[in-house]
Amino acid sequence: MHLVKNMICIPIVDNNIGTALKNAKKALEVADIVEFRVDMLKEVDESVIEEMAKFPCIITVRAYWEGGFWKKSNDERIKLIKKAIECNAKFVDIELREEKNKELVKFRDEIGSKTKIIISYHDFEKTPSYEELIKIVEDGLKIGDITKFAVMARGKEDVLKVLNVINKYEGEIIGIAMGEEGKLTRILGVHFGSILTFASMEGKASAPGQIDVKKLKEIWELIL
Ligand SMILES: O=C1C[C@@](O)(C(=O)O)C[C@@H](O)[C@@H]1O
Repeated sequence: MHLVKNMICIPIVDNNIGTALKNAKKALEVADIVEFRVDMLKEVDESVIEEMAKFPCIITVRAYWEGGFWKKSNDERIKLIKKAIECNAKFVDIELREEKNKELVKFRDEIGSKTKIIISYHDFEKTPSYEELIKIVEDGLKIGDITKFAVMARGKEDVLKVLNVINKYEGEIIGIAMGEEGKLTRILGVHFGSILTFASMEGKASAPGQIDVKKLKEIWELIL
């Protein structure tokens, strides 16, 4: 997949599929890719996934135990992600902690899907040590194509830690320090090697610290 430089991803957080698809079209007027947060939809089935996969997107069905809203069966969740892979969605996101993540990569390889698999890790309380972050990234890259981590920044040291890790894994990472303290990583992360950054649209964010897409572009105009 051709990745544009400084790619912006807007999460689609609507709970109704019609609105989600409408907002995805709108988001793609100002961003490169959208993330469908399927776990936030009231109802979803494989036909919905098929529609989503037609967009340049990440399909995420975030488990509740990783900060998401999916509380139905995990088998159903894995089935939906497999459908996304069958439909050649540009990316799917699966957690490092999900025991079936390797099964999804094997499935992708067996059917010859073009989907890139993001292995993600979240910590909504703190930023792990530099060494722990390196292990998270290394473990993720042993399984999938891209490692993503989103951890809560509690100060400037956390921002430096995250940017240093991003810089070490340029092109195969999405590194985010969440929260007000972590905003600099959402601005500078792509400069140090993240393949994309998440930005909000019309005040709808999927995580703390996301910057409005229009403001982010203005900042990038000035500094990147
Ligand atoms: O993992 C991530 C990153 C994120 O948590 C963020 O901090 O922007 C937003 C989520 O929607 C996405 O799945």
